[in-house]
Amino acid sequence: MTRARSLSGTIPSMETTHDELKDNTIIVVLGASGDLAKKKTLPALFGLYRQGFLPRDVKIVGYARTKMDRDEFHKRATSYIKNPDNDPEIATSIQHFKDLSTYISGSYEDGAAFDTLNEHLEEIESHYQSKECNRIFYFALPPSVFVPVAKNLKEHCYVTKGGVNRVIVEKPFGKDLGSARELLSSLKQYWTEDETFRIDHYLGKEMVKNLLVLRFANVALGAAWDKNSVSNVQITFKEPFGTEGRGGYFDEFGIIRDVLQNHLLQVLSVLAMERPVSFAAEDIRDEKVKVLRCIPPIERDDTLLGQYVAANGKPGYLDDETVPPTSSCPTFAATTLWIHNPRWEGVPFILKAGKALNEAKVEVRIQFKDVTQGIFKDIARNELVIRIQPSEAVYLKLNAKTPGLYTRAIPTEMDLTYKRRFTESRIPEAYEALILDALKGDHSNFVRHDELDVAWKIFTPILHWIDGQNGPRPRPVNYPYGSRGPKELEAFITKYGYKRSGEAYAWPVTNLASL
Ligand SMILES: NC(=O)C1=CN([C@@H]2O[C@H](COP(=O)(O)OP(=O)(O)OC[C@H]3O[C@@H](n4cnc5c(N)ncnc54)[C@H](OP(=O)(O)O)[C@@H]3O)[C@@H](O)[C@H]2O)C=CC1
Ligand SMILES: O=C1O[C@H](COP(=O)(O)O)[C@@H](O)[C@H](O)[C@H]1O
Repeated sequence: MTRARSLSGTIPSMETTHDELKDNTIIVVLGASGDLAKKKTLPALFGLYRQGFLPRDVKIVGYARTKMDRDEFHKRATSYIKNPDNDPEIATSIQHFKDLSTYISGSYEDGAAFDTLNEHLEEIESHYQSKECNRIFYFALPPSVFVPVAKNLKEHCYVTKGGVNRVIVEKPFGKDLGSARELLSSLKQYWTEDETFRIDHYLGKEMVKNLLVLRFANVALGAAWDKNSVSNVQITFKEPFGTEGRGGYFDEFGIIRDVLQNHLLQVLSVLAMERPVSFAAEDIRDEKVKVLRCIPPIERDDTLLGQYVAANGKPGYLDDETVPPTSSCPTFAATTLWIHNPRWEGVPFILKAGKALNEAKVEVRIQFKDVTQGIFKDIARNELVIRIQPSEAVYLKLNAKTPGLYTRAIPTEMDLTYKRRFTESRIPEAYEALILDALKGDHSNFVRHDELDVAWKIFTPILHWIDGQNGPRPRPVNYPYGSRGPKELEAFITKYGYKRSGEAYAWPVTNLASL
């Protein structure tokens, strides 16, 4: 049994009930032939293996319908592992990683296929020292097969001889409140909440995890973290590419389901929640649910929808052959959420996300209120910016005296850019951090069932409106591929009190491309 530790390393009285898996463990990746497995799951497993974080004698088993031999699976499984300089040490680790990985092909619906998988797992386990073996099942699968796979695993591959069974499930968890509840209750027939780890990979990102520390380990920041000091908050996700190749999938979901309802809302909940009693998973998740429950469903007037059109030699969303030619699916959305609690009443939280924009960037921008007028006039506002990616950073925009023999305030910043400050540290991939948490049985960075429920309550009415369930579908405004988004965006954020810094502000030299 592991104990919950405080971040300073001392052990508080609170105990978790979970077992850290240290040996006799098989990790089964279902959907191992797919995109997520190839690009994220298997490279993350390799990263953990190389750093010595996987259980001793761990074995990895890929499972999918595609027929392929072990060599072909190894080729796919390692195709996204980077070794640009052909480092022999990394090459040896890759070979060892291949040696511990096998592949079984079979259907998702057929119980007999899972019996075959189970025989393979038992054969591996027959070489383990102990009878108590652990199995982790990672669903890198489309949601259409979540339920049959959950059922077949429980009925055919569940270890009952004292070991631990866990499932790691990827989003999307439903399309609205009703479908999410249906999916959750179907999965619950087979797997308990304790055995289930619902991934939102943003919770594994270093700077999202950092939010808890920044807030609660710094009196100076904690003191200004409320409606008395904060004017508005923006949480922004920008991608410089469109839905190329994924248009068919994307059109069914749209940007709100793809990014806002999960990733950005998770960031908001960590940013806005009250201080948890401890870092134990349920204490953190209790606070997240509490703050989310204070948010009413999003209003149409608090929403701006966009869709990219061809520009700069790049195709528009509707030019994608897999997208219906008249689709009104939003590829950009800005929505404003309000938190009705004593800390945040009246502070707008603006969530913005878009595909095919001018840059790749995810950041949180907390803009503080104006200083009292009198000795200063039209002075820039303070802003605390937490850049989640790329080039992780925290910087505080503040006013300082211009150096020299006269007194004038100039906007500048205190800049904590990770690559400069923590030169020796490697920032883990989000999936590495989360898979390791699942091995430890730590649910803190996974989505609890009631969190999901309340997240869908906030977004479902606006999604039904966009889907045309209660009338005509709203038409998103156009924005050119490679632009900053719809031209209406500036007025939208200004409406909620955001004020741009004056001309005098020079962005930190470390801001982006220089690193
Ligand atoms: N790709 C990504 O970057 C991300 C993906 N996700 C989520 O992860 C999950 C997997 O994503 P991804 O790997 O991209 O998906 P894929 O479409 O690549 O599907 C994964 C595997 O599932 C099987 N599969 C595909 N379609 C079907 C179908 N209709 N019925 C049965 N099996 C099917 C295929 O394997 P086979 O035919 O061999 O059985 C495929 O290789 C999804 O829930 C996705 O939303 C979440 C975040 C990011
Ligand atoms: O879940 C998703 O996230 C990715 C963005 O993830 P990131 O770690 O690269 O920021 C997004 O591209 C994709 O559309 C969405 O489904």
